Amino acid sequence: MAAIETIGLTKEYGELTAVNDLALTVEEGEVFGFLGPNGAGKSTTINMLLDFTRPSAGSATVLGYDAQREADDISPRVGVLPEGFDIYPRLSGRRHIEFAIETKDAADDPDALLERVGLSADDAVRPAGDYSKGMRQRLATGMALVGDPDVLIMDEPSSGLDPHGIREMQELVRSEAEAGTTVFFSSHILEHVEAVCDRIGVLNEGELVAVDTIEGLRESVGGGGTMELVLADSAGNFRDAVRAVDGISEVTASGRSLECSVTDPAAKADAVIALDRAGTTVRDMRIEDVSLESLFTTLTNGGGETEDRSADEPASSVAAKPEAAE
Ligand SMILES: Nc1ncnc2c1ncn2[C@@H]1O[C@H](COP(=O)(O)OP(=O)(O)OP(=O)(O)O)[C@@H](O)[C@H]1O
Repeated sequence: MAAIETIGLTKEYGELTAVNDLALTVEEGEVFGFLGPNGAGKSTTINMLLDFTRPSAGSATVLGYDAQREADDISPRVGVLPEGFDIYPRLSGRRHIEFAIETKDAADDPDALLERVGLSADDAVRPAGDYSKGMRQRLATGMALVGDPDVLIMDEPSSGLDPHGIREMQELVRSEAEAGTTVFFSSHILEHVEAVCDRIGVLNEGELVAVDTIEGLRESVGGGGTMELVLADSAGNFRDAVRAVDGISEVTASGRSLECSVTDPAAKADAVIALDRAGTTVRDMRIEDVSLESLFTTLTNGGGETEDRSADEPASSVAAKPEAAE
């Protein structure tokens, strides 16, 4: 059974289609990154999964329950870190956690949860209205963990956190996943998604433009980036040997250095072998994978590339091709 499944899920606000015909499957135990620029429709999707918003068309299930008709069966088994979590300013952090425990009729130890999300005993007794943005985010995370949920839905979980806090958040997500929790993690920040997610889905203007692993997406948008090889000999003599390798598209030589554009990651090793056969030695190499930044831009740029998506296109492939985004 899939932890989350949407079929033709659509939300229209008047003329605006916030989410369009979304077909998404998140497997149990998976950390799934839901990535997209501002306004892509991530929060709207999450709101439909939690029955905070009703779809205009289509349906969704969470843990096999219909998100609209069986929402009451879903909520006890799901932890939610909402975007822009509202605190009760006068209540302490500990009281917030206690409140969440009472609401869920759970048996958690509030202090253990506070410690888990990095709020000290001193912080726990302070009014949450005095908390920094990052501390509020930690508190909201602690509340989401109440009742040991089977599915954790996190809308922009790194919002307001400093780099240390982001790392802790990522560790928390991974350890939840190792304990069997499915994590659905929305973000518009690529690095945060890359660090923790097994797979990502990229949403652009309400449409799913890709679902894959980060590596799979990199390959789909045209390969492996660049590679610089420093040779024992003058590089100009060996340029042709590298250019002949499948998966190397461009080669420039300068002094003892060859700069190669790599379209197939497997070509890197082949290039080194080709140079060895041609009679020189590779003294050093530097590889730069295609950056996540450019990957994201390629997939979301302008959104025009998504117009031709047919409704029944499988969601396991990249719909946006790099040339379409140029
Ligand atoms: N209640 C609403 N009424 C009208 N339009 C809405 C409503 N909620 C969302 N929208 C619109 O739907 C689109 C998708 O918004 P959504 O908040 O889902 O995006 P998002 O991907 O979560 O963005 P962000 O990363 O900025 O949080 C946006 O154009 C937004 O303005």
